[in-house]
Amino acid sequence: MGKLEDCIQWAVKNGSIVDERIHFKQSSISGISAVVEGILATEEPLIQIPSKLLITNEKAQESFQVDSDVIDKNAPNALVQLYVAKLKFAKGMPSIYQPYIDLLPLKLEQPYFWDWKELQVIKGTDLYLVMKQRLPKLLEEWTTLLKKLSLEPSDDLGQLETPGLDLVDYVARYRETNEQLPWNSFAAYVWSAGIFASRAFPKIALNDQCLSINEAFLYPIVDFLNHKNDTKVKWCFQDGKMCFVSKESLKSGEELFNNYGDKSNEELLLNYGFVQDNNQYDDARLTLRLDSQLLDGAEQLGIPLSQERVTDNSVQFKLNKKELLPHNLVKLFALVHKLKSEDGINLRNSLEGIDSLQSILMQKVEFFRQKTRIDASASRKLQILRKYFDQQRRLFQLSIENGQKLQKELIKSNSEFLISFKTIFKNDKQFANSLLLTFGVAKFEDLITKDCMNQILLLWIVRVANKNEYAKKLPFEIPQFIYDTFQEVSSTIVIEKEDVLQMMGFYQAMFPAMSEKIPEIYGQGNWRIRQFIVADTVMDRLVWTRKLTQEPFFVKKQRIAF
Ligand SMILES: C[S@@+](CC[C@H](N)C(=O)[O-])C[C@H]1O[C@@H](n2cnc3c(N)ncnc32)[C@H](O)[C@@H]1O
Repeated sequence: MGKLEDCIQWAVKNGSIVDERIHFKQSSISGISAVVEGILATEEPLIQIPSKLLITNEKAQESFQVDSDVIDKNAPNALVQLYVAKLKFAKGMPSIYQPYIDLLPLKLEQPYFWDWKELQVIKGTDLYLVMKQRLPKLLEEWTTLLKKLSLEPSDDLGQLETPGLDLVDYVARYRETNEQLPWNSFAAYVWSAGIFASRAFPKIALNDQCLSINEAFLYPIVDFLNHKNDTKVKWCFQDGKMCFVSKESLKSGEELFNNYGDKSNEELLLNYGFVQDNNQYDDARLTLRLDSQLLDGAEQLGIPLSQERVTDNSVQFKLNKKELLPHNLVKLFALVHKLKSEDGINLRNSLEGIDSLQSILMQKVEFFRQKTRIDASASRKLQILRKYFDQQRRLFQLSIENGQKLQKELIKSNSEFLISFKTIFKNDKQFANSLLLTFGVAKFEDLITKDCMNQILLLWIVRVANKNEYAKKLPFEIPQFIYDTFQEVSSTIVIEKEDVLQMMGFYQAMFPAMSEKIPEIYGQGNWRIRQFIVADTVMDRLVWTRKLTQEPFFVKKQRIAF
């Protein structure tokens, strides 16, 4: 008889009830799973396990002969994890749980248990960073607990606590060099923590006298069930037994699943070592390092960041299918692009912010695209990892598409506050024709390909400033805000020598030649260099160039609400 059958028999002999229609099987590739003979959705428990077979803190306390004071509320599973490490690795430690403990896999699927070589693939990713951040916490809770229990670790603590030591590497190498892990080694504790991460149940399902919401226990047999998103299940304690109820209707031969919760692929990968295709609970993290003063000031401008702030100068946003582009993220990017002359988040800086956010998201897409190019043919773990990277790429791609949609909507719903230079170019035929001679520009697209957009915008802004000077009224409506902004800048600007020097090259290339060649435009009104320096500032304040099309828009200073 195999170990799996042994274990089921052990459970039944000890008072468990396992519905006869459930069959457990084991394969070397996918581990243990359960299939059914056909079950209709029911409130009747399919599996019932008596208290005595559950591995809890109380059992650990009994074994170590300590009371609950030894358990730190911030590490509520440390004692029971140490106990499970002892059950698995200590020599001569037979226990009632033996058939179950024997079945707990030594080699877990989570990246913490990958070979040192496999780990190299995730170095440099957020995933590795999270792993690296978690291990010191495990080390701390383990060493504290050993001290409280007056137990000696088998590791050299001096080495383990070396500042800067990469604990992920340390544990991987320790496992590779010690075939039999001592139960009091850090690697054994990390294994046990991995067991808890991938198969423990919340203690609150058993009783409400929990030390913390995170306290957990091992629930033999039910923990042989794999996970599927949205499976309807119930865990409850009745008549001295922990009961598993599935509310799914299953056909013969179908797998009986449990539900580990609505988890992102990163959580699934780090805690369980697999990912779900098209996981609707997936998310992607975007960590941004920004000026701390800007972050401090964000709140006053209606961007509360208490959830997202991770350090003084960095924030972290989660993008998921429900919220592909959090409003606060969009607003924060608007703030990054707010000019001194602007007093808050408005249409222009929002549009520009979305553009720069898109650039960052595109880098993310490219990063994950590169990552999916790993050769995963030889390794199941790498295939899972590639799937994870691909789903990350997709989420960022969806975010980009969402940003484009948002930008389009903003342009459409605020059409009265902005005007595209393409429209201006079409309307102001006299001006457009004048460019042929000097710039060789015949159509709007040439402005982009010939890289002369800025110079032409400057000319047009000065034309607007001169609109009342032309003998003939211009035959199209010029948005008043462009003219008004010019007047405002002109009356307040302080012109430095550098500004003149900077503008000189362009100005001398154009004037006085243009005034002579095309006097009907450039020979009326004021075309002196000062006008162009003012126009340059007007351009900074009003013009937003849409990244996707390189098309400039004049945007009125307009507050917007998302
Ligand atoms: C609670 S155990 C389930 C029983 C497990 N198959 C075993 O062999 O013991 C959790 C582990 O099962 C595997 N698992 C669970 N659900 C899975 C799924 N949907 N796809 C792939 N692996 C899964 C993962 O290795 C995970 O760490």
